[in-house]
Amino acid sequence: MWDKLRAYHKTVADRRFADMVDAERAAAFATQAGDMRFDYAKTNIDDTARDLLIDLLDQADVAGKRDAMFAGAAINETEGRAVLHTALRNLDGGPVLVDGQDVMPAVLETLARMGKFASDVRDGRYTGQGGQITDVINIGIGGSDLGPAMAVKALAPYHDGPRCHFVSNVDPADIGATLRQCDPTTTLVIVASKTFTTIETMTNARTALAWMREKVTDPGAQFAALSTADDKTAAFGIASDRVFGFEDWVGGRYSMWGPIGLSLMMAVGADAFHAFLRGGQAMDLHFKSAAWVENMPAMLALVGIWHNQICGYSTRAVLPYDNLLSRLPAYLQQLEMESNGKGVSMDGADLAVDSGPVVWGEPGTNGQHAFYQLIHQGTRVIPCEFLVAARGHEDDLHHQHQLLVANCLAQSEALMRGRSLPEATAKVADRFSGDELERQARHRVFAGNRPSTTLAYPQLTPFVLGQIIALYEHRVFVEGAVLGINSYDQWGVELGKELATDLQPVIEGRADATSKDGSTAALVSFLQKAGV
Ligand SMILES: O=P(O)(O)OC[C@H]1O[C@H](O)[C@H](O)[C@@H](O)[C@@H]1O
Repeated sequence: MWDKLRAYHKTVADRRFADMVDAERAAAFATQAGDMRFDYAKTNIDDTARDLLIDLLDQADVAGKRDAMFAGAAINETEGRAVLHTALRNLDGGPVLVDGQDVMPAVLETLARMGKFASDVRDGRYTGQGGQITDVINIGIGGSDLGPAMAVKALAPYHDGPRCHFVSNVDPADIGATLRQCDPTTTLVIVASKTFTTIETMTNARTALAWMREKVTDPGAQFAALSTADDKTAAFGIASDRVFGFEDWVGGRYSMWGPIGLSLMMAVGADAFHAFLRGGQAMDLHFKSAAWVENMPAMLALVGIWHNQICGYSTRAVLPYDNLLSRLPAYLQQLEMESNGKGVSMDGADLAVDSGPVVWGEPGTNGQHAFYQLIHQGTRVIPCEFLVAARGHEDDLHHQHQLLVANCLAQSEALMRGRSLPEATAKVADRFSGDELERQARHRVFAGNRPSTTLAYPQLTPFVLGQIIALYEHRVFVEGAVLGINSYDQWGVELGKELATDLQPVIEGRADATSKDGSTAALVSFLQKAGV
């Protein structure tokens, strides 16, 4: 199948797809899920390419794998675990069995406990030593940080709870700056860690505990924990009624739907959090039931596979024309690159095709004034994924929102159309002539024919955010299933952690660097002389 796709791509690689984009194509190369529209008409995918891409889904039995995931099979084979973040948003769905046991009662009970705790904090029934909680600090990293941090920012218009801060980096600059903004007597610290062993999180948690101890007689009472490891949360001194547990079938980067979302719930309240879950659930239902050609996560994944594995474009820009989604690119970097950045397939063989792409991006219009130069005129083609809302939340400034939307659509149009040499020449003909005219015009040529997709939605509500995040999760699943990757482990993060543990005594001067390579030893020596 890959060979067929590559061979077909060769036959169409040089055509100008810009010339194909009429109303009929726009209708046929778009999918609708709820009230969201995903447009991929501005790509070089035609009916034949799409059929061949859909064949990949059948060849990889993506439908069977999808059903196995929702049914609680241990599809994370290297860790022997089910993959059931979908159960966390299965609000009124049926039972979900893991090893013959329905997990839904425990999921719903934890959700209800979270809701009660969040409303107690928000309404002042649970207080700090100094009174009503004014600040919540979520200490976590990776999946225990990026999801809630992204979502709290995204749902800022709905934020009516305590201020929320996110501390992730072991760099003391992160926690230092945060603690200086907070009063320990009215602060709740949430230690978010699936394993409760992550060195950055545990180090920051101890720092926060020491900070609170200076002003608060029972600092443990102003701590909550989100984890799968209740023995470790108890050892840290957090009472079980403020521990919100989840199971190992929730991957870290898929965990914001459950306890890891507690800070989001503190910010926006239980009702808005439930609406977020319902948005995710709506996307699950769509993913499970829509035919492939209408299936938004499947088509998003196939467009990505076309661009990365077939066309060879190795990066993808995510460009939300929605400032509230400014952390979405960072969130997606973990979701996509930690899930599908692997060189070995499920059976342990080398991957036959490239792994998932480099994902990067910034909100528009900011990026336009920074890196879009390269996207438009650089030598590499960078497929762009635009996101845009019909309406923002600043009703009085709707004209500004319209300008934002115009910019978003203008960028995808510009990428596709480009500007030819005659057009560029006409632009500057009044200022230059002869050789200089041609030279000046060439700098103003845009090759065009550069692919992009656009995800459009009415407004970034909690429900829509849930739809968007679940869309991307399922896209990662489909991509992983087609590539033959286990999207749910992350062995690639281990080696660096082990070496950091080895290096710590060297940096502290308790061990020497002689066992290290020359470059590392020289850097240690430089940093030691400079005061580390
Ligand atoms: O939630 P934790 O157990 O503290 O893990 C936090 C993060 O660290 C790990 O290194 C993984 O790469 C991530 O997938 C995970 O989200």
